[in-house]
Amino acid sequence: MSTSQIAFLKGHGTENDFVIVPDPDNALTLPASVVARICDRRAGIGGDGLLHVVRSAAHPEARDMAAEAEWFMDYRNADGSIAEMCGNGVRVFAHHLQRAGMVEQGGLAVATRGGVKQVHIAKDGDITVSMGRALLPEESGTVAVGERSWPSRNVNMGNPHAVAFVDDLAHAGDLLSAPPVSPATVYPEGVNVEFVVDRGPRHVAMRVHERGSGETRSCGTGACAVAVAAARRDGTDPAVTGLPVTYRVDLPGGTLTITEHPDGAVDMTGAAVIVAEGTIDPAWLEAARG
Ligand SMILES: N[C@@H](CCC[C@H](N)C(=O)O)C(=O)O
Repeated sequence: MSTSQIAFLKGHGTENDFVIVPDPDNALTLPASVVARICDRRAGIGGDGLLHVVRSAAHPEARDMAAEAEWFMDYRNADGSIAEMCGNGVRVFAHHLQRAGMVEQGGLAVATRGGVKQVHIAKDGDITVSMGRALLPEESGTVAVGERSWPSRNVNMGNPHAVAFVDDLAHAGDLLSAPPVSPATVYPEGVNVEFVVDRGPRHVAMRVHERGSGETRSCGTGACAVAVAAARRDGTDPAVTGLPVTYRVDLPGGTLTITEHPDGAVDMTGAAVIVAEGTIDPAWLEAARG
């Protein structure tokens, strides 16, 4: 495909921001170096990640999901690395498709590397994603920042998370680099790290350092991991009580509502916003390709 007409959009979900690149036929080559350049906040468009919007049938990693979900979210972190899932991204992805008239009103299924996710778009614009079940491997760990360290809970929402309950979110420091999690062998592919404080009954606040992106203002899978960990800590695990439990999770960029059901299914609800649309300058893109 010629690089002369590459459209993009910019959007965010609770201020976790993304460059959206519609490419239905999977005609674009987007190596990690080019994605990192596009996500660069000074030299590029800027974003915590990139949502490559491809028809499932056109992508080798999604072809076997094409019967269930027409569209595949080929998600990339800001450094160009590939991740299995992005909770905020999938809401923005669905909002873009609906806004562009590519899908019916109301709902759709989206293929991701973490499986097919059902998305429901309410009339008020809020979007609920059925995120699937969390996996809670037995291994726990320790998260450290400077002299302080905390026990962490290993929660997998399709992608890996280490959740640490702390007394004060400021103790996470500036989060300019990834906080070490030990033993590192628990997370051979790296990990997203959440720091959590209590705000009230079934109400928490968190900060996150994302694998491949640094500190972000929100993380949807991270908020789900936090709610699941909080439910085990609080004795509200729905598999034990037989009752669904809902946590309000405040993040620097907004609030997400997370409900876990007795069968383990986790629903995430929040907003999605498209901010701008444009075209990538072809000369700039050629230079970025090196
Ligand atoms: N911000 C996302 C998570 C994106 C992927 C993550 N950085 C990883 O590498 O697993 C979300 O909203 O879930």
